[in-house]
Amino acid sequence: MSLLRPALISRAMAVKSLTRPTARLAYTHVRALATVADTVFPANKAAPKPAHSAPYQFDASAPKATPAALKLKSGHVFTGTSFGAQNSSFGEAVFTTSLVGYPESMTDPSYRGQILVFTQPLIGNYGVPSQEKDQFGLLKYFESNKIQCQGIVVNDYATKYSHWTAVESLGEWCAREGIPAISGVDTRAIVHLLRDQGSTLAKLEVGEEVLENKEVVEFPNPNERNLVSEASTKEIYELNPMGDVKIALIDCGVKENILRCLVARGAAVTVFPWNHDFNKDMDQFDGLFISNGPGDPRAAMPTVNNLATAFKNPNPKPIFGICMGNQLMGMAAGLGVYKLQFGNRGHNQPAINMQNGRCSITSQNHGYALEDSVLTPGKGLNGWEKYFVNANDGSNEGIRHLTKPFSSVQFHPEAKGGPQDTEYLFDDFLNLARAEKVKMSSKPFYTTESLIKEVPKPVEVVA
Ligand SMILES: NC(=O)CC[C@H](N)C(=O)O
Repeated sequence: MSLLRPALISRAMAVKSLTRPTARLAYTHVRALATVADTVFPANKAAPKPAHSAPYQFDASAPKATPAALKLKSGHVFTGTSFGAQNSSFGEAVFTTSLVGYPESMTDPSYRGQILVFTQPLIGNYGVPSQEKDQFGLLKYFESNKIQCQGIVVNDYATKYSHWTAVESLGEWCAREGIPAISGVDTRAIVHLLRDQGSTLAKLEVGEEVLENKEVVEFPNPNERNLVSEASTKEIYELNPMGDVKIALIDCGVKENILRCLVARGAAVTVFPWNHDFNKDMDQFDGLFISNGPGDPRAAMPTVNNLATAFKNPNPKPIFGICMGNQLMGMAAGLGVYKLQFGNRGHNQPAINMQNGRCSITSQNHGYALEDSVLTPGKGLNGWEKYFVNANDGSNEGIRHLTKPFSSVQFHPEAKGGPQDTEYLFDDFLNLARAEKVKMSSKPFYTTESLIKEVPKPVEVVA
């Protein structure tokens, strides 16, 4: 249902936006290019006809924009105009059905290595906000301090923008950060291709020569790099140190709003690099959090091994994971992981809680999923059971342990911008961590010696 609905909305909006005068102007040049080029790309079947052919007239007075082309490894070429950086880039072409939140999506480290195709046809209309920070020192409007995706593909770039937080246009931001952007392409046709053949390697080319330059010999695969290591912090740092409950967070490419969801609820958060062995530090913390992150989870085996050790701890601390965190926890629990045909990316993915049958609409951004078929009801694996399941495709949306305080979800409860329906999971996790703290402080585990060490030294008074 949720896949269908945005498709219908998008189509209606596309028709609307195409009839606007600004859209017509933006398209004139594009359509002229498209006649030359909806084209041949070698080693290739013929490119598909666009799903629609709009009646655009070539307007010789239209301003001439730099041509751009999205070239898929399968051989399909989509031509349009550039509105970002004047350089080309490579990545895995993926699509998102989110209607809003392009600044957040583009700065989400989980999109690292990917060329992002928006199904929402009109993009850029509210510009790009500032790097303003909140009271915790976290970016208010972005999920990290730079654009993380390799490029963006939109149907209709809004050349005029308006919003009270906007400081620049989407095109200016992309140009400043060296990220190519293409508009005027039939994103519905691209999405059809990506759904049929799966997320595909691609090149986003910019420049006058893109139409002659038909051959792309190499398509580097970002998933062959260790994207988690690229996105993770190199230094350990602390947020809200006076918080009442201490959380160790393993940063696989953490989003600002995950950190905010923890510290705003009173947690003191220490952020560690992805491969840090937290097992040796866990007596200083009340809970462990495993973040989201880009690329193939199999690149983060050190984290999986550290988690497998943590699961064996006879006095386990609460552990919660999001997205990449879910995949890594599942792998540590003994589950397999596989690449989805085209992934789930958008703000409208239905996830069913297997405990109470309730369905929440969630934000998602992943290309991999846990293979959870062994987690049949009443017969889990090593005490693990399914927590959430995707109502569209049945893929795994989370796991939880039956007796230990471990759980994780594939969707994003911290979603920005929304929906916020599952943010309560942060409360659940921190409640467990607080309960753990109370339990530990009432446990007579210390020796007299350790008590003595804790007595502060008398202050020397200098006469
Ligand atoms: N948002 C995430 O953490 C994404 C996880 C992983 N990179 C995937 O694509 O499946």
